Amino acid sequence: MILLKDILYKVTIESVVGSTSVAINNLEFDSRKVSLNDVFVAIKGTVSDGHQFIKKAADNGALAIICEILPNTIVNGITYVQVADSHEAMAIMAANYYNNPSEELKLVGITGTNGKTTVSTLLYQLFKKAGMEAGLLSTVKIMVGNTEYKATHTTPDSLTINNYLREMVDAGVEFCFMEVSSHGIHQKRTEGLNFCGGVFTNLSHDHLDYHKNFAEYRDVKKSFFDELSGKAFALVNVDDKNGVVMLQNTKAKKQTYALKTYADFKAQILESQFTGQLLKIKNQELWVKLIGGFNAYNLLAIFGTAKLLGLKELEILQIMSTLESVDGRFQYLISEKQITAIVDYAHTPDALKNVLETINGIRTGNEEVITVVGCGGDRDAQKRPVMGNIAALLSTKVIFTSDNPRSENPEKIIQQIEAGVPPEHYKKTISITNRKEAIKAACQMAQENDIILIAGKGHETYQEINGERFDFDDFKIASQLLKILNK
Ligand SMILES: CC(=O)N[C@H]1[C@@H](OP(=O)(O)OP(=O)(O)OC[C@H]2O[C@@H](n3ccc(=O)[nH]c3=O)[C@H](O)[C@@H]2O)O[C@H](CO)[C@@H](O)[C@@H]1O[C@H](C)C(=O)N[C@@H](C)C(=O)N[C@H](CCC(=O)O)C(=O)O
Ligand SMILES: Nc1ncnc2c1ncn2[C@@H]1O[C@H](COP(=O)(O)OP(=O)(O)OP(=O)(O)O)[C@@H](O)[C@H]1O
Ligand SMILES: N[C@H](CCC[C@H](N)C(=O)O)C(=O)O
Ligand SMILES: [Mg+2]
Repeated sequence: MILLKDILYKVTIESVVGSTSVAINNLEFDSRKVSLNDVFVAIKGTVSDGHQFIKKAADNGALAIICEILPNTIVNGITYVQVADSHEAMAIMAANYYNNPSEELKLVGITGTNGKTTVSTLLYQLFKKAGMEAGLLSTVKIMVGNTEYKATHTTPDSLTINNYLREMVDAGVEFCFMEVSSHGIHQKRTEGLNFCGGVFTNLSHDHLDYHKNFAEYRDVKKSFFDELSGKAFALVNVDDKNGVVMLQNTKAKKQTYALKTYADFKAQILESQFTGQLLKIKNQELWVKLIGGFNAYNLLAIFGTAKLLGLKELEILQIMSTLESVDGRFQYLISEKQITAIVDYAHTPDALKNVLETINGIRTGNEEVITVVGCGGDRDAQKRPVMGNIAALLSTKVIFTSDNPRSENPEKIIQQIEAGVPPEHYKKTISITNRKEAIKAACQMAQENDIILIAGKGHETYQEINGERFDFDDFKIASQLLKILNK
C-alpha cells in the first residue's frame, strides 16, 4: 500500500486541502489515463494546461490532485496538494513511487547537441561485453538487460524513466546509460534522479524554436551539471568552448576529455579510412570500426566514462576496438557497382558538417558526393538555411527533400533550406519533395565509386506527414533501389 504522503516526500508543497494519509493507486499526468484512486498531476504544457483537466481527472476517479493553482471547485473526498512546480513535483513523486531506483544502480546521463545516442549505446554495449548487466534509455530504443522496448522520446517523462529504472534494478542491472535531452532537463523529466556521472559531448545550433536563444539552451544543459552531487563525476569535452561552462558550478568531480587541448583523457587520430580509424589513447594504439573525428570524441567519452566507473584501461580499449556503429549513424553499404550509400542521423548543422567533412576526408579521387537532405517540420526553422548552405558547400550534388514535415507544408520547408544556398552553387542543387523519389534520383545519378549521403532520419522507420506516420526506412529504400537499378 502506497500512501500519498509517502510519495510527497521532498516535494515543495505550498498548501494542502484534505488528507495526505490516503492509499493511492497509480500516478498519472494525463487525465485520460486516470482511473479509480489515482493521483493526477496537472502540468502546464506547451500546447495545453493540465489544470484544465482537473475536473476530468476527478470524474475518472482521481483521489488526489497535484497542481500549481487550486481549482475553484473543491470536491469533497479528493485531496488537493498545491505545489510550487508541477513538473518538479511529478518527477520527485515518480522517483518516490518507484522507490528511488536510481539509487540502486549506477546511472550515467549523457547530454549535448550531438552524440548522445552514440555515446550511451556504445557504453551499453561496452559494459555488456565486459560482463556487466546494463540498461539503456536512448532515442533509438530502451534496453533492460537484453529486453528491448520501443522509445518514444530521447528522454522519456519522469514516470516512464523511473518505471524502467525500477524494472532494471529488479532485473539485476548495475549500470544504466541514459540520454538527457535539453527538453528533458527543461521539463524536469530527470529531476530527483541520482546520477553517478554526467557526460557532455558538445553544444551547437538546435532547438532554437523551443529555447528562447542559444544562451538559454546552453544554461539548460548546464543546469544538469549544476545538480550533480559531490559524489558524481562530470566528464566534459573541453575542445568545445562550452565544456568548461558546464563545469562552472558543479559539485561533481571535474573530468575532461579532448583531442586538441590539455585534458584528463586525450586521444590522437593516427589514420582514417572508410572502414575505421587508428586511434592512440594512453599510449595504446587501437583500430576502431567507427569513423570520423566526431566518433573519436565519442569513443574518448566512452573510454573516460568506463574508466571513471572502474573498468580496467586495457579491457576498455580491447572492447572498444570491437564496437560497431549505432543504427542509422554512418550506416553504409557498398553496391555491386561500387556506389557507397551512407545513412546518417545528421539533423543539425554541426552533424551535417561533420559527416560531410568525414566523407570528403576519406574520398580518394574525383567521386561525386550526392547529398539527400531535408529538415523536420514543427522544429527549429533557423537551422534550415544553415543546413542548406552546408550541404551545398560540402557536396558535389544536392537533392533537397522532406524529412518529417509533421504539420508543416514540405515545399515551404524546402524553400527555407534553399535560401541558404550561395548563388554560385545553385546549379548543383535540385529539390524533390517526395523523399523516396529523391533517394531514387540520387541512386540514378550515382556512377561507380560515387558516394550518396542520405541525412536526417538515420534509424527512423517512419515518415511523419500531416500528423500521420508512414513506413519509411532510408537504408532499406536505398539498398532496394540500388539493386533494382542494377547499380
Ligand atoms: C514540446 C514537448 O516537449 N512536448 C512534451 C510535453 O508535452 P506538452 O507540454 O506539449 O503537453 P500538452 O499537450 O501541452 O499537455 C499538458 C498537460 O496536459 C495533459 N493533458 C492533455 C490533454 C488531456 O486531455 N488531458 C491531460 O491531462 C498532458 O498529459 C500534459 O501533462 O510533455 C509530454 C509528456 O512528457 C511529451 O510527450 C511531449 O513531447 C512531445 C510529444 C515531443 O514531440 N517532444 C519532443 C520535442 C521532445 O521532447 N524531444 C526531445 C529530444 C530532442 C532532441 O534532443 O533532439 C526528447 O527528449 O525526446
Ligand atoms: N560527437 C559528435 N559531434 C558532432 N556530431 C556528432 C557526434 N556524434 C554524432 N554526431 C552526428 O550527429 C548525428 C546524431 O548522432 P546521435 O544520434 O548520437 O546524437 P544525439 O545527440 O543522440 O541526437 P538526438 O538529439 O536526436 O537524440 C550522427 O548521425 C552524426 O552525424
Ligand atoms: N530529437 C530530434 C530528432 C529530429 C530528427 C529529424 N528526423 C526530424 O524529424 O526533425 C527532434 O525531435 O527534434
Ligand atoms: Mg539521441
